[in-house]
Amino acid sequence: MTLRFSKMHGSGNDFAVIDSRDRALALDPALIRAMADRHTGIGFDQLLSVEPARDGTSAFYYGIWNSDGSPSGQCGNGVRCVAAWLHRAGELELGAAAQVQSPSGPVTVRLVDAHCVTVDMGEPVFEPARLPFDAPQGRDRYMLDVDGQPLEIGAVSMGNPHAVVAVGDLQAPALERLGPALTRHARFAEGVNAGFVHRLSARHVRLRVHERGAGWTQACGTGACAAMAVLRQQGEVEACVQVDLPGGSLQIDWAGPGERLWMTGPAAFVFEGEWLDQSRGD
Ligand SMILES: N[C@H](CCC[C@H](N)C(=O)O)C(=O)O
Repeated sequence: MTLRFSKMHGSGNDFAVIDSRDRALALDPALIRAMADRHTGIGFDQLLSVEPARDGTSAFYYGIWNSDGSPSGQCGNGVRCVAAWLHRAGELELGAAAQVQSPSGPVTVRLVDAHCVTVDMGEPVFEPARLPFDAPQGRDRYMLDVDGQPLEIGAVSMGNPHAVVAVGDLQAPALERLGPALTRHARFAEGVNAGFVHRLSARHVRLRVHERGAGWTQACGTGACAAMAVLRQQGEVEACVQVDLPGGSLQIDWAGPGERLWMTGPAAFVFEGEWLDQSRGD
């Protein structure tokens, strides 16, 4: 089977984008894992497919799979790359806005220029049951035992689940253990993306994310949104925050509960390729 793809990244979080506008693809988890392998495959954090819209109002639908083959409901860096991909495919003009349907619902993208995209990510959802997270309602922080260590977390969905931990040192060796342990914590029935955030000021934070289904990544767009939303709900940051991740910076704007959250950041093409996995036949 041969598959053409665009290799892209958003702040170092990398993707293979597949054009499924004209034909449905049979993407089983084993094939996705093989394609994601950084030695014998293409290598990526997530696979994204661009498909016809399913909701009757969006311009397109886009599918999201992590490198371990698991699906996700949203991908912040990925939807910016899909917007840039649509522009390059002649489907979206510079400066224009378009509604793109994700597995967790529609988001609206706007091309600031060919390599910078603003996304209306919708409203952060703090209700634990909607993550899902086994926890009581109406709190803005929770105590969790993570690998024998008590951790205070915030929890929010951006269409995918996030746990956010405030730390003073993003290089602390313990994070290498706590990231994976939090991601698979039993109180998150579908797993969780584990963000560790260092607040530098009310308008500037640093973040590392151990992603569900992909591990530590250079950047996590929904993770940046989640970290800002949790800190804003806790009264720790203002409405406009710069989030520095290992692979680059994102601008997150959220006025507060009842308002929509906006993310602005880069989208880059790296190369075009063709997957030639002969073991799967043509
Ligand atoms: N690992 C995430 C999906 C990718 C999110 C991330 N790459 C982003 O940019 O938001 C999950 O399983 O929910």
